[in-house]
Amino acid sequence: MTAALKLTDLHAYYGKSHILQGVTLEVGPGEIVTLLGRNGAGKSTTLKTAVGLITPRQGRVELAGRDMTGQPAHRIAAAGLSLVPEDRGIFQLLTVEENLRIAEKRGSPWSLGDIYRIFPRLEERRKNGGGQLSGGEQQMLSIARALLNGPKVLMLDEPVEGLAPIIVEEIVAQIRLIREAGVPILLVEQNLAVCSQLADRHYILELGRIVHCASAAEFRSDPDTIDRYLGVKA
Ligand SMILES: Nc1ncnc2c1ncn2[C@@H]1O[C@H](COP(=O)(O)OP(=O)(O)OP(=O)(O)O)[C@@H](O)[C@H]1O
Repeated sequence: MTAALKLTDLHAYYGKSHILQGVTLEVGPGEIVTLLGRNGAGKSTTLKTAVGLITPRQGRVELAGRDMTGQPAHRIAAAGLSLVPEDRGIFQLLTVEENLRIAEKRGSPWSLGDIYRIFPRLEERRKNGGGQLSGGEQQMLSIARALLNGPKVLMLDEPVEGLAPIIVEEIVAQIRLIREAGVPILLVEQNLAVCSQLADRHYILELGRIVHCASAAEFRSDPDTIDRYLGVKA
């Protein structure tokens, strides 16, 4: 079966620093896959390279079988690879609903009604300014904006970082609903409990290379590997 997203032997640099040293991973249709690794391993760089914000020196990016390597970021976004970055990128001075309206796209299977069903808080807050939202609500708004684009694959960079446990639970449930709607997800997240609750498979990145790949069950039953690569007791 054709992967929803396939990265093959990606190499990327910041200046002379060789950050990605051959990243190979794939996300299957309907899957949630995590990309784990210590700080500085290259997780965010992998996501940025996949969406064309960084041009890879070598390797290949395929979206649903279509070669997107070297395409500019706007083309890759239009083809359906959406990144929700760590810094959230919402318009602070627009209301929630305005933020959503400008993200709507003709031909997208996602309507504002679909979004409000997954994120009822956004409907409650629809007349509030983006800048008045809590951190969790901003995160929801930014995921919602990416969905309206009708992504073939959604990439989330640390969606629950710094959020209160009760909001984390809400966002975990929302990510599940998004997957149930058929959107495959590549998740970068430091919160291992969240990763274990959501993911079908896990990749571990170390110094710009994938050093381990495991199914959810293998991962849970192998705390030594988790400790070795991530330095945490699972
Ligand atoms: N704009 C940049 N210019 C130069 N080096 C950078 C830049 N952004 C990141 N780096 C370096 O690239 C490496 C990988 O960074 P990246 O942000 O991809 O790691 P990460 O795994 O996402 O870590 P974190 O969890 O800390 O965000 C790090 O050594 C980082 O210092």
